[in-house]
Amino acid sequence: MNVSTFSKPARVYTPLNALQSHAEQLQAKSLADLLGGECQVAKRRAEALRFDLGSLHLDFSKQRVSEQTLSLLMDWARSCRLEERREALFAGRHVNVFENRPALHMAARWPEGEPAPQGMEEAVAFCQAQRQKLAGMVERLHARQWFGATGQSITDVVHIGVGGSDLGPKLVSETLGQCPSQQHVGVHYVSSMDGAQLLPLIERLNPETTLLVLASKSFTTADTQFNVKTALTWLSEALEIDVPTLCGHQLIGVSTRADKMTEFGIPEAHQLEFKEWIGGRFSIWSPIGVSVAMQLGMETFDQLLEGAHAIDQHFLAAPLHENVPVLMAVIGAWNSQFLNIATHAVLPYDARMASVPAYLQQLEMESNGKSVGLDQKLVPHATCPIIWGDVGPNAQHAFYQLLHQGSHTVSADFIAVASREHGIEGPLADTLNAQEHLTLANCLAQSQLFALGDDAIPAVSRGQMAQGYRGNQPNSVILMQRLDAWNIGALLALYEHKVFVQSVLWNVNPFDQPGVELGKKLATSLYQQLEGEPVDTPTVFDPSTGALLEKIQAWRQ
Ligand SMILES: O=P(O)(O)OC[C@H]1O[C@H](O)[C@H](O)[C@@H](O)[C@@H]1O
Repeated sequence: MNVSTFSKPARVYTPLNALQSHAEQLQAKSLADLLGGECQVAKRRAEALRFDLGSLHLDFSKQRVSEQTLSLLMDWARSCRLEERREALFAGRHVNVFENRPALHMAARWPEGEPAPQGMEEAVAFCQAQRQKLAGMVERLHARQWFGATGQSITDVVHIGVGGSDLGPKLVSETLGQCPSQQHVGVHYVSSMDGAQLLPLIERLNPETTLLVLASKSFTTADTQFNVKTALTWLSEALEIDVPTLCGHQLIGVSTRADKMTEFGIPEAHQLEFKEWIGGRFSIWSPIGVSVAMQLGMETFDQLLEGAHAIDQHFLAAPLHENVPVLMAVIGAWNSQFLNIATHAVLPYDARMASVPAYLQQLEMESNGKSVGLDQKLVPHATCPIIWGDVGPNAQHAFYQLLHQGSHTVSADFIAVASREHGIEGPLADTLNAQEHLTLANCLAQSQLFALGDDAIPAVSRGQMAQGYRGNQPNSVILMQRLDAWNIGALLALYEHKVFVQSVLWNVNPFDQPGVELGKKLATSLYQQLEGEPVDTPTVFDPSTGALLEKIQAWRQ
């Protein structure tokens, strides 16, 4: 009898143990092995990993997953009671446990006339009433019936907000902004607390015809309050009109705090409200999207919501193994937790989507950048990876070298647009078409090279390479038929639900951001020192910060 058979404790089966052992086995296989050229098994695997959702196509076949991986990942998701937790989310249960409230951003995009899940009805009714109010404001602006304090009709909207109150609307404005619904309305975004984005606008815009939007869920964020104060000071000085009068004509407020908007002097008719159960980074669907609606029209804004709602329905109804946000989530968690890939690049192959990486940075990292679980215990493994990225074709000339031949393993999402409608004909259309083909070809080539490395290079050319391509960088390709409001709404909602599913797998709360708060408190004390004010809470001394403060004070004399 072999004694060691008895002395070695058998490993208990849990989905996590199984995934761990499976990851160890799979490390021996490269992506080239999995993709496997033209053999039937490889073809079937690739086919099983491709999905169509409306006019979005998602290809996960260049991820380091086999059929067995996916089946184990689904076991894991089920063992975390994913379906039950998804139901709780849509039923308005207090899934944001640390802040003791629901997370009902889906209510803001629920269509009129469609029965909402039990528990979400009241939220839907509230959101629809606000959407109607928003539509009325947009109509008034587009009819040139919104007048500034001097009686001139408004031509420009300056949207002032930061984080979730800026990134979403700015992204949609940039991606779809080439066709504003009204030529006479220009929309501009200001977020940075230093006033640097405001100054060029102050030089360029007409104070008589500029409308400010103060977008802030909490209505307390210093960045936004200071920018609004500067903008109102500009208007007041330029027009020689007092600030309270200007607030009555040239300021819209969007917040959860109607009381604070009123206190600030914003008339009720110019207030748009949303509720605490919509997190900042999930708020593009709420009246935070006001500037998008003002730039692109209510019809386009509604299409954005429709695209997102279609994903809600898919997320609710599709079986887990065909559920695209679930697949995005489990594959992402597999990469981060089991394959130890610490960073994830977002690479849009369309310059109009330049803000997508920044949007997803907030969405994913602020949501799941946590290491304390819902059980208040330390999570013993990696959670959200570092999300970063840039416009793919430009990034090819910057950081792709490291991705191809550096020493880090990185996962990536390539996002490309298959066709564009620019309404141009003749030779200009031909050259633009050629540019689009070039961009798509580059996207496919890079995705293939990331995955296969040297194996992507035809055998005849291989010997000529000075250095090999490492390959084995897992990546997904998300193809949009065209860049329109529906597709953008659907894309963002896919990532939102991906984030939720990952939070379930990692057992963290994706709907709070306690880590952000401390930095703000420390900055307040240092600000008081720079302003020469009495300091409420003295900062802890360290020689670096102390010396930097002195240097700044000396240089600002
Ligand atoms: O909309 P506000 O309340 O002004 O908040 C703006 C941003 O502020 C904070 O830094 C939070 O971390 C973000 O989640 C939020 O989106």
